Amino acid sequence: MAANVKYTEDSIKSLDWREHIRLRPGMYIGKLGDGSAQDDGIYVLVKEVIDNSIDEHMMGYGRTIDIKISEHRVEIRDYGRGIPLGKVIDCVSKINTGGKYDSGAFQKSVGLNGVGTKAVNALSEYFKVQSYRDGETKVAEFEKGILLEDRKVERTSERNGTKVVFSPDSGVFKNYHFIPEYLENQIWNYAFLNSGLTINFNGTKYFSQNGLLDLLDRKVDEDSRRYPIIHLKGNDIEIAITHSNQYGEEYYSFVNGQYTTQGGTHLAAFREAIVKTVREFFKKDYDASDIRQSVVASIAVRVQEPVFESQTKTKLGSQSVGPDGPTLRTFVNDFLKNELDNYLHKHPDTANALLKRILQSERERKEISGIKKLANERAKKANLHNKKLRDCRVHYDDNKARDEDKDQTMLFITEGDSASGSITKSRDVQTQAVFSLRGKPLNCFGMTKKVVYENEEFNLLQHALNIEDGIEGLRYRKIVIATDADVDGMHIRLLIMTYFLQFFPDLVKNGHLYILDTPLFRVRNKKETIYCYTDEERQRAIHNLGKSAEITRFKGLGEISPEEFGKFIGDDIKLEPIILNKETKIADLLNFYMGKNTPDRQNFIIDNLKIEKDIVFDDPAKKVVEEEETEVA
Ligand SMILES: Nc1ncnc2c1ncn2[C@@H]1O[C@H](COP(=O)(O)OP(=O)(O)OP(=O)(O)O)[C@@H](O)[C@H]1O
Repeated sequence: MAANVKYTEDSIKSLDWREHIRLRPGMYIGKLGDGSAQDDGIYVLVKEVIDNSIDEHMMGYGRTIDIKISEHRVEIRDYGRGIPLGKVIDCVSKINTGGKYDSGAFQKSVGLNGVGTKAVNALSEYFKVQSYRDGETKVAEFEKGILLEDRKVERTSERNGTKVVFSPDSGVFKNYHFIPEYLENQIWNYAFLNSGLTINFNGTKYFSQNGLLDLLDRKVDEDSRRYPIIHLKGNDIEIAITHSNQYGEEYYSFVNGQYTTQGGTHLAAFREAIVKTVREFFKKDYDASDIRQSVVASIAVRVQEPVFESQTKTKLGSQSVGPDGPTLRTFVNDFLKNELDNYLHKHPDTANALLKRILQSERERKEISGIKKLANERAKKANLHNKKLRDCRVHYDDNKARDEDKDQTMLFITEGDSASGSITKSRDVQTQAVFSLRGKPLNCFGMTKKVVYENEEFNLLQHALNIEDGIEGLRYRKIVIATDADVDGMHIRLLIMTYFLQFFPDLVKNGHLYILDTPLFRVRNKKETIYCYTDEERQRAIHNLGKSAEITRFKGLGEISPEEFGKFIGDDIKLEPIILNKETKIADLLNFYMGKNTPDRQNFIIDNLKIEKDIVFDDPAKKVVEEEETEVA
């Protein structure tokens, strides 16, 4: 039935650039998010500005970039040529304005649309650009894209270059915060892809002499490398490879300096080419999965006018390296066939170590093949009516679904009937699924992959996620551990993390694992309700709402009513990502927390022991309502 709305001249609107960006920010910078995911929009804002400084560097101007990022403010200063003073305002506030359209030098850049800084400007509550050129400088300041101040050109003694300062609009990026580890990763990637460039980030120098070799050096600790990192460089292609002791495959792929978190045609070509080259080198048809098991590799290519599968540019779709160039598949394959083959001939120790790793993977695969077959049959049967899984409608690996919906998909892993009941009732069935565990999962520390098949819950979980043979087919963007905030809940959380870190580290490293933060207290009076995640927040809330406030302590997820729970997994969801930083070695980490009891761990526990005090209230007459929410059976 047609809606009864008149279609007249008044219905036709033209938006100016600023309005359009603010109306459809996702089109320009991807996910809005609060900064808890590596690809959230606030990091894209940072990237858009740094990319321009990098472009100057690549053209041969400026060897240093200074970056300062605090909670809500970003400052980026480069020492390039500086935007021509008369065009400073246009460059940041007039759509499709830029100096890169007909320059051959930028052919292999990620975007030449002349939108980057305009998007940042329109989506910032404060934006300032300053250009320095030959003793003169020009400043312009904006608020949400509206020019506040257009200052006259002045004399300066500062070096040539451009400075951009901005604060993301907190009305667009709700509750955002920059996560330092994400910024560090992002900035390291710039350093790795631009050897010779120095980035000063919040007082620390980021510099890489050896590109992708340094990247792998940062990602895999030395003791677990099976052979020294192989580093191969060619025209418009660079590759670094090693094998480790961990399960799964781990890749870092780049196109024209852009980190393609979801891979794409270049990565697919690499995975195929490494198998082919290795088989030819050893003259034996090893199983592809045995060759790739435990590989950690990075590939960076430059292609002309890259095509991406999603607008966030995280997955390459280009079939060829340029309009007249070979296909990416041929390009990558030819390169590896020559260079890797050559390298292995010259380094027999590496070749031997590689062979050993492949044979070990083959052996391990064969050892579990019997149980695997049985377990898969069981899982298939169970999946038809998997009692543990309450699935959602959209999936992350569904090519037909909208990007926004796919990005929203998440699987909550919960324990116990009441918690999973609460989540199941209040979730968004479109994108949120629930997997419920019965009791504590097994501590799988130190076990082999066999246990993932033998243990029914582990097996059903890997099938629910569809990660048995790698994470390409992962069915949810986020895997969210949702356990009670008590000692048992923490223990379960550690046990689930151990499962992922031990058997699916690539999933963790790719930023898919999260913890759900739920409030510990509710403080309310007749007019207002405040949810508190910490004791400090509780005290502040009591202060604000006055003496008559009612205070409820949520002991477990199951005690929060579905109506209330809806908020905590909906608009107000708080997710804490599990991030592995440079210093974390998975093996050491698991050994310390999950391995045999050691004096070290005992001391750690004693040092960190906190005795939970009974909550003391200023007013003894105030009542605490505990476990009041019992609507969910
Ligand atoms: N740091 C800088 N140094 C020199 N010129 C710059 C700098 N930042 C921006 N510019 C100029 O401003 C123009 C507009 O930048 P903007 O980021 O909006 O678009 P773009 O880089 O051309 O394309 P894209 O949409 O891919 O980002 C650039 O083309 C360049 O001429």
